Amino acid sequence: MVHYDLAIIGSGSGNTLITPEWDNKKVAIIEGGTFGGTCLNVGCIPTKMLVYPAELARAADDAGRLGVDLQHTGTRWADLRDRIFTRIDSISEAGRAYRADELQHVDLYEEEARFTADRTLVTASGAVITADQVVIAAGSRPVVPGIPGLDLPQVHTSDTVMRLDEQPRRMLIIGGGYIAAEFAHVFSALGTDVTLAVRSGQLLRSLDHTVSERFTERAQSQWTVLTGRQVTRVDSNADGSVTATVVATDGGESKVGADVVLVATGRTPNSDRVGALEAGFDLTADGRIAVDAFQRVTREGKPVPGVWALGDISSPFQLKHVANHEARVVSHNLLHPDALHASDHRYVPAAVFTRPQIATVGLTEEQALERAERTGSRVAVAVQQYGSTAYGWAMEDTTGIVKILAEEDTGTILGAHIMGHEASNLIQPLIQAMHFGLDAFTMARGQYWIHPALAEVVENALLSLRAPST
Ligand SMILES: Cc1cc2nc3c(=O)[nH]c(=O)nc-3n(C[C@H](O)[C@H](O)[C@H](O)COP(=O)(O)OP(=O)(O)OC[C@H]3O[C@@H](n4cnc5c(N)ncnc54)[C@H](O)[C@@H]3O)c2cc1C
Ligand SMILES: NC(=O)c1ccc[n+]([C@@H]2O[C@H](COP(=O)([O-])OP(=O)(O)OC[C@H]3O[C@@H](n4cnc5c(N)ncnc54)[C@H](O)[C@@H]3O)[C@@H](O)[C@H]2O)c1
Repeated sequence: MVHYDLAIIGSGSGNTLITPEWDNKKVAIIEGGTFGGTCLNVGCIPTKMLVYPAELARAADDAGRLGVDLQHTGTRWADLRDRIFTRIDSISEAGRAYRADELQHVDLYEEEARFTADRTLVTASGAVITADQVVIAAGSRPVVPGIPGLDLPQVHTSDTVMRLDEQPRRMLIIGGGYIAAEFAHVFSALGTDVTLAVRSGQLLRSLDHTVSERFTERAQSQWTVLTGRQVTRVDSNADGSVTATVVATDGGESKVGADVVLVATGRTPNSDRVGALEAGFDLTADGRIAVDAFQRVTREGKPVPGVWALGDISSPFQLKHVANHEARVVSHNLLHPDALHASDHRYVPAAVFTRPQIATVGLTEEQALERAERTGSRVAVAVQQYGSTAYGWAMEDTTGIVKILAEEDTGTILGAHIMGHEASNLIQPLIQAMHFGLDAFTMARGQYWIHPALAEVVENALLSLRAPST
């Protein structure tokens, strides 16, 4: 048995907890998978390193109507893939080596660990680790539904699809969420024939209805989108391809051929992999480890002394910037038990790097209307087309929108939803306004907006929320 001041399960966001304040203490970091976790190895970073070249390939589609003829003549998949993973794998390996070899006060355990008591862990090989404080940062993993054939080698999740030996000619994607939308864009732009099978009538259903509806239309114009369909089995063919059986809501059955199937049906927290239930920690209805506002793990609603959790294993938001925020909170709280910080989940933004790009923060229109009913207030809604601004004319944009929801009397911004070019950057001033309490009227009129930048579409949306009469 080895005792530590701090033990961390998971080397994704958990790795950032090893700050200089721990230099004279003993720290264990336990990683049962690839060092660096999801975002670095199989998540945000490699996907966005694929999205950027996909955007370049798609530029050929958009340029023609502006009078510039470009052609995407081919994709060198192996070069694309190797550029991304040569870089990522070396970052992961350097991080691993730093923890394993260079830091004298840190021990890296490269195996899984489970709780046997509140601050006691046992690793897969039987090593027993005790610690004054334990942080659970063990993340989440893809869910693969129990559909016959999803264990075939042609079937992938986001964990494996980016490292394919060859770019598939045809890809079937099951699911209509973030991962489906991003990979549909990437593979289609690079030249793969993409089909999505989605159970409901819409893609990205969790987003504001205007964005979800308009995005679904755009998706249908770019990819084959089978809405109201459920994949019921996948069979292997003699030529190495697969055939999926797809059943419509009305019972009609059809077949979809593909070289690769991507399952993008959500991610489940790794609570089971750390033995959270057996340890008696509270779990949420969707299987996350329950934490209080200070990221302390609870048992029957009360904090378990010295046990913390952060990121996908405990957060309702499976987003890296949220995991990073919670890691900063835990980092502070570990060292300042008498002055704890709470996590701030009021205005959590997200972006979907699909085509067109989407960004969102705050309430959807439905949620804002519910809130208005509760509080006796009124909601002002502005929907501004990119095409109504000078930069939108330059781009000849016909689909980009900025939608802003605000309280009618006060201008308090309740939510913002953007679909179009650089949505993830365009939304940042609105996130800032929400966090710092800047109302829509002051935000619109109290500063310069660069002309003729695309940000004018945000300015115009804010202006159309109506100003106070003074
Ligand atoms: C394809 C994809 C794209 C994404 N894109 C974005 C994006 O653009 N923007 C964004 O904000 N978010 C994105 N995300 C989400 C983001 O990657 C996650 O929210 C984030 O990485 C979670 O970090 P974490 O530290 O909680 O967990 P992780 O980074 O997953 O780290 C957990 C680690 O714990 C290890 N582990 C698990 N159980 C054990 C155990 N029992 N013992 C030891 N080790 C264990 C795992 O091997 C893993 O390495 C994406 C996710 C995916 C899958
Ligand atoms: N840009 C980003 O920030 C980004 C990118 C990728 C992933 N992520 C994170 O990772 C999470 C997981 O992504 P995801 O796309 O897998 O999940 P998701 O929750 O966004 O979407 C899951 C989709 O699968 C469908 N589905 C669920 N079960 C199904 C079944 N049995 N059969 C058919 N369809 C089914 C759902 O209806 C939904 O359309 C996201 O929620 C997000 O938090 C973030």
